[in-house]
Amino acid sequence: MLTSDGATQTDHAAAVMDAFELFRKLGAGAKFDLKRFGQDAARFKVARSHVVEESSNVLSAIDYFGTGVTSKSQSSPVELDKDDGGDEEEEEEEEEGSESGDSGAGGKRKQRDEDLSKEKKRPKSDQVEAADGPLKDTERSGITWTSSLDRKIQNLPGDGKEKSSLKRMKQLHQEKVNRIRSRHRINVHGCDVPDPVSTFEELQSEYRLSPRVLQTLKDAGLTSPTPVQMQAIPLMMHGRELLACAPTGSGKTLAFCLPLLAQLQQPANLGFRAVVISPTRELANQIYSSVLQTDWCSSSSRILQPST
Ligand SMILES: Nc1ncnc2c1ncn2[C@@H]1O[C@H](COP(=O)(O)OP(=O)(O)OP(=O)(O)O)[C@@H](O)[C@H]1O
Repeated sequence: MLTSDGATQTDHAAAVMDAFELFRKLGAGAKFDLKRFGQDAARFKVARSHVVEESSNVLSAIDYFGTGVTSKSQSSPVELDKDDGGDEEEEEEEEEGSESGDSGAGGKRKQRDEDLSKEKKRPKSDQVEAADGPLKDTERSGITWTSSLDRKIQNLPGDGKEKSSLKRMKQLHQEKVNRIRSRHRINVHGCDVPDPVSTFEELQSEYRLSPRVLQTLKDAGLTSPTPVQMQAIPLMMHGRELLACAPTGSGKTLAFCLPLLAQLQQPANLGFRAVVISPTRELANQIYSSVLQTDWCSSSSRILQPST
């Protein structure tokens, strides 16, 4: 860097390039009013079309088939404001199998959106499989698609009319779910979060929770789930990973113990089948007494202490 002027200039140019690149990346999620700030967008290369044009120039200069004809002369002009288009435009592009969405920051975002919507669409055929073997689906996509209403819509053989009325139903259902969540101050982050349950009985109808477990809950005086249980239990019944945060005494222990014990079903002489790790002995004791409260498998629960 200090050896010659040429090297210093090169470094300076590289630093300026880096700054431009950094700015472009930082602005990746932002939406610019390209009509109003067109000049600025062009200067900082945030306009996707510019990047697309650049890369397509490079690619189009290649004579892939050795015919002497490059695709440069054939390529159609790139639209400037694709990102500003509405959902319909995006859907159309998806149907056409767009090839232009893979360059530039906006392109990456769009590509991600497309991937996501394709992922969502894929279970249309996988839903039946999901009902038969949810683990296989999880292994493949990392997510088990959970919404039962989605499954109904996707499996429906009927015409577009029926599907659109079901879509409307789904929308109403989502509004209802949102109301429940906001009433109980449940905030969720993540993909395809299953609906919260308002009663323990719903766990029986939706997740085939054993009637014996329900009876045990009733006997223990637990009549309805607490907010953290309303959302955490369905998630865990789907075998999803969960990070829950709720005030002390809000029923977090049962929120993870119930699905865990429900999945174990009944005591079996198979060694350790589930491990709950807690940071303190006191908390381990608290969890243990909660498990004892749900006494359908208390006899097989143990507290293990680390050897020091
Ligand atoms: N659905 C419910 N209805 C009524 N009581 C409940 C319900 N769920 C749990 N409880 C009771 O609430 C009390 C506190 O629950 P719990 O210890 O699970 O809270 P926690 O959120 O885990 O607390 P901490 O943050 O201190 O660990 C327990 O006595 C438990 O039996």
